[in-house]
Amino acid sequence: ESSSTTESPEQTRLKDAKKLLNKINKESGLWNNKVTIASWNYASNLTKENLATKVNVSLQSADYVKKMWRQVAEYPWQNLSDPDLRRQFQKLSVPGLAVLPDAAYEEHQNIVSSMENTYSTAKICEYKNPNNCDLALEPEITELLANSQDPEQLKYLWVEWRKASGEKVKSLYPRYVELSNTAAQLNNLSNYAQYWLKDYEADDFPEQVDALWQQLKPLYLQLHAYVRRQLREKYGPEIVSEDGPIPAHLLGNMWAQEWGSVSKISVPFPGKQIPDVTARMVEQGYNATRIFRLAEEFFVSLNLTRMPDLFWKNSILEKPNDREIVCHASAWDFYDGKDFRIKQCTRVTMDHLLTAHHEMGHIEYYLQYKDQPIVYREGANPGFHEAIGDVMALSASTPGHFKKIGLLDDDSVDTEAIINNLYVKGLEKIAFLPFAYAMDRWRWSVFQGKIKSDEYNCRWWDIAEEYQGIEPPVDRSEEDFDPGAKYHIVADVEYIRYYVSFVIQFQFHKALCERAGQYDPQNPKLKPLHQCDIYQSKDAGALLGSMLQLGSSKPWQDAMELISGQRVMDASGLLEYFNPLIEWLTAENQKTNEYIGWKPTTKRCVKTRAELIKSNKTNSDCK
Ligand SMILES: CC(=O)N[C@@H](CC(=O)O)C(=O)NC[C@H](CC1(C(=O)N[C@@H](Cc2ccc(O)cc2)C(=O)O)CCCC1)C(=O)O
Ligand SMILES: [Zn+2]
Repeated sequence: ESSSTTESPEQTRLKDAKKLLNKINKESGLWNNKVTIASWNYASNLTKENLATKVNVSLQSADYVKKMWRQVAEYPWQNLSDPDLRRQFQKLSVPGLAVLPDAAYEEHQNIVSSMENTYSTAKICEYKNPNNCDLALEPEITELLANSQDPEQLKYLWVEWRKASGEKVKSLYPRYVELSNTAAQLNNLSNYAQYWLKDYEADDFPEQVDALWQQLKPLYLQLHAYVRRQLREKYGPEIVSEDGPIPAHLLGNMWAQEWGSVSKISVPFPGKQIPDVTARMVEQGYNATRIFRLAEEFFVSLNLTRMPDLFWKNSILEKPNDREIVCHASAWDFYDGKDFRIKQCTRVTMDHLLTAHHEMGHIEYYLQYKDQPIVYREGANPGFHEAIGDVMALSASTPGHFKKIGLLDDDSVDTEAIINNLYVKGLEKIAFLPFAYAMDRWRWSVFQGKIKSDEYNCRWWDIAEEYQGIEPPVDRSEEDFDPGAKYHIVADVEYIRYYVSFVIQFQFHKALCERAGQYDPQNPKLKPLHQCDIYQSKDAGALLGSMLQLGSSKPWQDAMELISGQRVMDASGLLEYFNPLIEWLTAENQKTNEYIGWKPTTKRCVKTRAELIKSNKTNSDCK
């Protein structure tokens, strides 16, 4: 139509650009809503029909995305004078897997759904009881692995889970890699690793990640040496060596990613309290809803947004007993500004109380950025999204806070209690770092073609040994596919986000504690960082909310600067939080003259199981 005389050509272009973006924003919001509903219906009722519907809807959505993508490609947006419009177009120009040709996209969807279904419905038989073969990962196998102290039973569970999950999807993975890389190339990125890394808006991001690891590794080595000693004392030197990697099945977690379950046999001062409030929660009749109401109350105390009524109506907070669902907890944004849900097979434990805070952190982020354009309804980077709930949990799980809500009587802060508390936290937060790094070190190499499909498993164990200092309980071969025993590998979910989160959540915690007036490095009269609780601080909530509202409308460095004053990820918050523990562990390991680090494993990883049987036979012959 005719433009008014006062309008300059550039103003006309900006107006046209905004009109196009508004149209795309409305359409993609509707399509995202349809796809999310179909995904939710499948994840909460794993039937063939729901899978077919999900694939069908995502194919229709992909048709729209391809059309939109072509429209954006033909539109001269690169030289628009408004940086925000350029940023929106830039994001629209890299739409992801949906630009694969329909057949390839459908194949990718079916492979990932099939791998995730195998994982979510995998069952194993009970140890020494082949009559009961109904053990699922959640809750049965998870609880057995956390509580058993029988090394043979632990080995059995560890091996059987991998047979029932990873091994079953081994043959699908190479094709998944190939299709993912094809999609990346259609998005003008060299491979799927680059496609994942684009969200961190830094060419040297892998180097930033490695620099943080170099800074944090010494802390991990001290924890590793201390835990190995405790496990050796428990299980004997035949099973746990003095200077080798730790056998992965003894660490209380299927993937050795968090070691909290070994706190009961290894806490530095056994007489002192360990802040495990599970028993009190059960005693006080906690149920799933009450756990989530407690988490919500924390966010509301900061003057952040409470869960909408629809959240309580639509969420699934307990494992249903009439159907198969994906029990791996998750938070969902339905992109209509109203419908936000959590699906969690909640158990009444401290771990699940913390998980509830984690999931609700996602919902709070969705709520805070719900008025942003669709392309900006993401975390500043994926690590930001993972950090929010954990930041709340850092305050909500202090002994002081547990006492405040009646879940702990003794919140004494003498040195020994502090070391115990930091030790339990360290088993969860410090042990996790090398696992998270290893997860995507392996996948980046796979997508970059540096790890071939005939060496997937042995290279996985090389990386696990290098970063985590763990070894499999039994020899492995390329007939196994141990990466496929972990949800995020089979569900096509990037993982370095969690490594980033576990560093920046302490950076955020420190900044919010300072803003809440709870902590000041210069003022020793205030509490140490690990005792800070930002509960009811409207100032901290306002600062956090202002960062969350940005979504991904600004580079994450701007969001980081807004909340912490820095433009980089910085491990000093984590090191400060754990400082008393680092000192104690270092002194303790010196006292016991512990070997820090690990020598190469004696466990083998070979091409075929036959090689293992043959060589084991020859060994037994020579015994
Ligand atoms: C629709 C959708 O998929 N939505 C996303 C959210 C979004 O992207 O908007 C989502 O819900 N993802 C699920 C995932 C679940 C959990 C997870 O997988 N955790 C990691 C690592 C870890 C461990 C301890 C910890 O304290 C924090 C993280 C693991 O278990 O290995 C399991 C319980 C905790 C978080 C999650 O919430 O991140
Ligand atoms: Zn998360």
